[in-house]
Amino acid sequence: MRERGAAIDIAGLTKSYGEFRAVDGIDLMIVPGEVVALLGPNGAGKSTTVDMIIGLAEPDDGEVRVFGDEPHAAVVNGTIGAMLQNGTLLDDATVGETVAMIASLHRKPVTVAEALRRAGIEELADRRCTKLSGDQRQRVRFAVALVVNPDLLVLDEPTAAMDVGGRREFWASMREFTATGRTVLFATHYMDEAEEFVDRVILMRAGKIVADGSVAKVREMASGRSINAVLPEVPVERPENLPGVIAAERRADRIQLTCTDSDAAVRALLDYPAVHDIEISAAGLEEAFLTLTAQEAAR
Ligand SMILES: Nc1ncnc2c1ncn2[C@@H]1O[C@H](COP(=O)(O)OP(=O)(O)OP(=O)(O)O)[C@@H](O)[C@H]1O
Repeated sequence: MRERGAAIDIAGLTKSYGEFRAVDGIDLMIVPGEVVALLGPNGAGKSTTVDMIIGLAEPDDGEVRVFGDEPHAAVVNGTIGAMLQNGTLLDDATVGETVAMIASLHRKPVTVAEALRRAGIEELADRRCTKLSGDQRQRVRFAVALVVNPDLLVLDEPTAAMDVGGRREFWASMREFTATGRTVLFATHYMDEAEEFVDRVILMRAGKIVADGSVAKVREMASGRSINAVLPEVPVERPENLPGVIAAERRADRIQLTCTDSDAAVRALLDYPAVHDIEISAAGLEEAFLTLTAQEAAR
């Protein structure tokens, strides 16, 4: 059943390039007012997911709704403002003309001056797009996304071309936008951006969502261990309530537990005589997190 009033509602979303499944059956609901980071290493499927949310790519399977609409309709009616990593700008136009042109295509835009102010680039209004630095081009893309006055802002690696100062200013502008209760989803490689800014982190790896929650919860899941065991008579009522366990999944006779304290969880499991074939492994998330942390350190 579709959730009424969801800002983004995604069910079974799948997209392959040839044989390669870039997005592999994602379900996701984001409510109005949430600020969410889509985090993951290179190739995790973040951009492909974002492209399907903003109607730039067609899913092979599954559905996306944005405030109840198809993505394309949501873009056309100005519900979505999107900022793409490499969105092209019109080289012959000035920044002001570029933003004005996008505004003219929408029904409820803010003024060009207001969009430039919010993006922190008022002084660039008369500059030709060919004369912009990488950092400035990103901010113009941000102004283009803001001028449509969207309820949902979707950003793919918004700060990729920015230096430290540029990133700080960018997030300050963004805080102003979210303070008005609007919804933001942005893809990033950078843990620290997620940490400072968001209510919720969705961690993707290999086309799947592997963790979803507050930054603290996702960190905890990433550093934990998982337990896989056979429990034929399913005697554990709610395995996620076992000590040291934060999430549980059951498939036929097997249970998979994500743990913050695997020792405590194993001790509790051994109270159940039917349990056998207990395996403990480093949680799969660890690798994804290590990759992200390494990228952070390399910046
Ligand atoms: N047009 C395409 N044709 C073939 N493969 C593609 C195409 N676009 C993306 N892919 C592949 O799909 C996978 C997911 O890519 P995607 O860009 O969605 O990941 P990502 O998480 O955004 O990564 P990045 O952070 O590097 O942008 C990658 O392995 C990528 O090489």
